[in-house]
Amino acid sequence: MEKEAKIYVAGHRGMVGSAIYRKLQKEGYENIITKTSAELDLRNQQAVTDFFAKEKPDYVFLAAAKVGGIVANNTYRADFLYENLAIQNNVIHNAYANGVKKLMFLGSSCIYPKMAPQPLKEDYLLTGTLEHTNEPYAIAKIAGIKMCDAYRDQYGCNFISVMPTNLYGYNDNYHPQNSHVLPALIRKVHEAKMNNEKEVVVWGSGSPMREFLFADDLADACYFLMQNYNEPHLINIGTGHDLTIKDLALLIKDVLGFEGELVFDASKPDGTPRKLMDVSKLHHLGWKHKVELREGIALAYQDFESRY
Ligand SMILES: NC(=O)C1=CN([C@@H]2O[C@H](COP(=O)(O)OP(=O)(O)OC[C@H]3O[C@@H](n4cnc5c(N)ncnc54)[C@H](OP(=O)(O)O)[C@@H]3O)[C@@H](O)[C@H]2O)C=CC1
Ligand SMILES: C[C@H]1O[C@H](OP(=O)(O)OP(=O)(O)OC[C@H]2O[C@@H](n3cnc4c(=O)[nH]c(N)nc43)[C@H](O)[C@@H]2O)[C@@H](O)[C@@H](O)C1=O
Repeated sequence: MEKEAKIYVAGHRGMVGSAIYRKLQKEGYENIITKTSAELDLRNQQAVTDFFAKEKPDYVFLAAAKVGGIVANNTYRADFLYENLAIQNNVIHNAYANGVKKLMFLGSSCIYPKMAPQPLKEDYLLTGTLEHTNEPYAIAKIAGIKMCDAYRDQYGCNFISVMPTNLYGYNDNYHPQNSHVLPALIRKVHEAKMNNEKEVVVWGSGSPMREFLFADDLADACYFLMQNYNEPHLINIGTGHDLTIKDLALLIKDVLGFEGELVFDASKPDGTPRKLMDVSKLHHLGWKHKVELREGIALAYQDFESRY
């Protein structure tokens, strides 16, 4: 990407979009276009068509989406399918129609088959049944990946798809029901500590395994791939390490200094048992994460404390 290029970061107020925005600023890009969802609702086809025709961006990072944790995905099933399909249809098609040089679309590790072999290789996509709780989100994301591939095949567009693992970091969502596990546990442990409570409730059995990547590392990888990766095949972004939800909760307790007990709520879903990324393709290209989990949790907690 040339330093004077016009770059549209869709979803710049979100956790990922804001990290990409910071990374681009740090690299010296000054012509970055942003719009909040109130200014430009990406579900609105005409509005997106008008926006692209007027702004004519050179590059697009598509980090706008309807996003949430396991319960949000399972509760708002229609919204996750409809909104994500609409956003990505409008942005990807208009990127093609207005000659965007390169676009990055974000998938997610949760769209691989539920019982795929571990670690997850890129070519396991569409080889088995999806996890029920996030099937609508996964179907939308798979459509987005296939749309990038189809526009490359038919029209020669350089649209790439990346597959991030579970993320956390600055500007994360700390909603008690709709957030992902890591921010949810930071909030619960913080509140239990402040209120001198004796226990914290962890959803599910605690046995599922998850891999976590700090969002600023993800942004660094996205920038690296935008510069160096021009293939139709998707590429995983992660650390290559995972842990059980129970061990994650113990680590968060330790970082935040809470000495109470963990209680497991079996009425809540476990979801996919494991989704560890095979990151060998990314490592061979020369990129590796920098922020380890303990350090990242401490940074996210500082951000949480400054905002709540
Ligand atoms: N969080 C995670 O663990 C993971 C995330 N991803 C992917 O990363 C991307 C970003 O996720 P994340 O940053 O966590 O999500 P956030 O919820 O933090 O941010 C989403 C952003 O999307 C924007 N947005 C949502 N709906 C619309 C709309 N209708 N019109 C315009 N903008 C809209 C919001 O804009 P506004 O603030 O202006 O309302 C918001 O800034 C998504 O594609 C997600 O699937 C992939 C793997 C894991
Ligand atoms: C990134 C990915 O995120 C989603 O998948 P997920 O990894 O299953 O999501 P999660 O972070 O919400 O939960 C991970 C695990 O943790 C357990 N868990 C314990 N206690 C809490 C808790 O308090 N909150 C939450 N949310 N989960 C908890 C929870 O029961 C589950 O076993 C996809 O829907 C999809 O949207 C997607 O892209």
